[in-house]
Amino acid sequence: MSSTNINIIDDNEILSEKLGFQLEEIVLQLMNKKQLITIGLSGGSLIDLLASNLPRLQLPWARLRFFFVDERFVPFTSDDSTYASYQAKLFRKLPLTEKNVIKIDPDATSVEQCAQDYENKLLETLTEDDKSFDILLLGMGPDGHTASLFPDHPGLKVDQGIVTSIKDSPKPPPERVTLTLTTINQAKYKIVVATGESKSTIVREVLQDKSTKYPIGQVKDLIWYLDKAAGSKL
Ligand SMILES: O=C(O)[C@H](O)[C@@H](O)[C@H](O)[C@H](O)COP(=O)(O)O
Repeated sequence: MSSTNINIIDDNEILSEKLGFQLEEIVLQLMNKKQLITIGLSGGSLIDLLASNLPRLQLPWARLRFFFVDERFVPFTSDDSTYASYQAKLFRKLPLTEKNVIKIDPDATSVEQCAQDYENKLLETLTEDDKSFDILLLGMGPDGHTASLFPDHPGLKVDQGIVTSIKDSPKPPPERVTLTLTTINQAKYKIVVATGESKSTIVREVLQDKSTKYPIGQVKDLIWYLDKAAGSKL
């Protein structure tokens, strides 16, 4: 991996600013080529990092379609809902309407049905000429998971469809829907943000030793954003 794809930034405010600029740059580039731009979001610490900077950016909001790289199968009233966190912390500060955000149906009868419904909604944003998502913003857990793809979990191997579901996530809540690894790899731009010392060993194993043992190590052509602690073992 070329070192230009690894950004280590000490201050969280600056990290959030740089991440915003990177997003802006990619969106402006894509705007010349296509009408709608799809942006997949992850939960966890990424939410606050995006919330502090995105509202300041001049983006073609009406042309953006935000969706979730993974989502917990819980009601939108739950503190565990990634959509609800984004709604409370970010979306309400942006000039968005219903059609800008593609979300799961939390009232689906099962997590499998929820995944199918979510896949159908996502497929509507893809076209015959363009079958890949544009930008995915990923997180990484201290166990090397990304999206809801966990190490040694069968969900990691699912290769059919663009979305899959799991019922036994090692990180609660247990029921989740997630893009498959293949879908993630097909996206045009993949950005991962990892902060904190607990990520540093796996960051080193993946970036320095080129380990593919962890889900995050199986995502190709990643653009990395690390804070000093996460990058401390490089
Ligand atoms: O549903 C989730 O839990 C998230 O989508 C998850 O995949 C997250 O991105 C990582 O666990 C990193 O989270 P942190 O950045 O908070 O460590």
